[in-house]
Amino acid sequence: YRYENETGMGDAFSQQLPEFRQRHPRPIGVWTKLTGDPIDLRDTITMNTDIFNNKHHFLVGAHLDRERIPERIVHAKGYGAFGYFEVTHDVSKYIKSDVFNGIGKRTPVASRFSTARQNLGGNDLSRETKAIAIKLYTKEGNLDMICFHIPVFLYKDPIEFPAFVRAFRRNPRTGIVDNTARWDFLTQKPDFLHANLWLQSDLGIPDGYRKSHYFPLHTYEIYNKHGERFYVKFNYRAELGMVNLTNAQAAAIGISDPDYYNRDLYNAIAAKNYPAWRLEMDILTKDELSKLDYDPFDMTRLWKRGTYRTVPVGRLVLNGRVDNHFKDVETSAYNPDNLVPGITGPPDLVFKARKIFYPDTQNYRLGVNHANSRINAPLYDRNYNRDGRPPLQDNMKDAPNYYPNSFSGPMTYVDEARPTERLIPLQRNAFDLQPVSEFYNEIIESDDHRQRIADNVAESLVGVSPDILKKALRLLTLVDIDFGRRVRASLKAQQLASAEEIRSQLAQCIASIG
Ligand code: HEM
Repeated sequence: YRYENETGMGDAFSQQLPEFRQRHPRPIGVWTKLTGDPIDLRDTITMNTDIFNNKHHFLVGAHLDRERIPERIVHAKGYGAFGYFEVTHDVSKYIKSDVFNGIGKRTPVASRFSTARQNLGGNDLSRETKAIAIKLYTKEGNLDMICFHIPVFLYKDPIEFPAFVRAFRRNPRTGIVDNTARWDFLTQKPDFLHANLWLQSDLGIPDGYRKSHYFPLHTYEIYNKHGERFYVKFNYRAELGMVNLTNAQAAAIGISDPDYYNRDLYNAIAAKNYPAWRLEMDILTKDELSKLDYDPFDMTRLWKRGTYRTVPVGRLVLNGRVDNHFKDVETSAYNPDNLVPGITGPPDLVFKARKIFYPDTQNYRLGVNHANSRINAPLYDRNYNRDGRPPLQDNMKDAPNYYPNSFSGPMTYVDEARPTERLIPLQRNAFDLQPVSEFYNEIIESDDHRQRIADNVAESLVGVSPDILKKALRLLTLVDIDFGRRVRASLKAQQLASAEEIRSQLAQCIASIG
């Protein structure tokens, strides 16, 4: 995106500072210390001065020493945008939530896009899960929807989470991502294979955050104003469609611009080219649920085609850039358990675990009052909490701090439609290869694409220790004999190519010695 500014033409991302000066032709005020007293020009240099007498020097250094907070344990590299959600269809017969009722109603939204495995400063163009976390500031409280860009999840037993994160991250000795650990884990926990194959497909590297669909993945339990329950999967479908990059394109862009996704989003919004997604719901009734021959709460598989219907709900539009990355993105806290009346939430075990671990990590990362910082605070809240870190703005002033009380403190309400019973699905931990083989044989539409998946998988197997490699090839052959054969052939070709490259480098080296 080209963008007009005082220096001529350039992209909006790189013109942020000139743009600030355009808005503020004169300095925005006198520079002060945190304590408000003005900073003397003579205190901005220390050469040939008594530095122990320079309060400014110490305050500014002490602040820098403390300015890092822990990065998120997953999805650390991210980017934000603001916007709104607009209801486009009447879905009141399924869900009573205010945010989804009233065609034309707009609700303000904050969002954070992220890439799953990168640390802060990592490469956007890595082949892995991309995501969006959406915070809808509804009249009934914040509704957070946290989505992956692929429609299946990695596992159905939440206790796998820590081991998975470690196996796919860095080796504790070398500090480098270790394919042997990755495949060791995958072959012992083959649940993970399905989502991994989606990521090894053409969908694994979208062309930026704007050109991708997003899925909250869980099967949510929702209810209407009569208390009737439905089971739904939400889908955010990108109006720009799914557009992907090849490995070669991603590698070429990644070398010069590892922030490509972030830059693309910022520039698009600056150019008023607002990205938008259509929200739809795949729906099952309680009755239909009991007749299925598959587990609709198993997030490692798709719902079977023909077993559900899809209804449109609304449109998410992102039309605002963040003011300040740390305030609006780094200190944002999205929690899938931030739900509103009309949504009881997903009843599966992965969700139950998420209810605990998101606030737990956010209390550690941001402090116990994280939900009340400006980016996280709901439109309305009155509570009985007091004190804690980070300090609150007004700390509920002089209102009573205990409940119940006789002195006009906040009162409870009753949602008469809220179901009195909860569904408790019994989930099997057996591993089912059928969805994986369906992905390879039916969802993947061409042989060329199957070959690209096999090539990507083979690339991730280069250098894996022989015993683990043997197990991996056996597992891939169980998915499909053709798949196992393709990966084996591709691996051989890649090994030969790398041996050839080493031989040619050696030859060049010898020739240069003379
Ligand atoms: C047992 C299951 C899971 C556990 C224990 C877990 C844990 C976590 C933790 C600890 C964070 C860091 C949160 C923060 O520091 O603010 C996180 C972030 C995230 N998780 Fe999960 N997660 C799980 C499942 C999922 C699922 C099913 C999805 C997708 C539907 C998902 C998508 C994300 C995303 C997108 C973020 C980044 C949110 C942001 O932008 O702030 N996770 N997860």
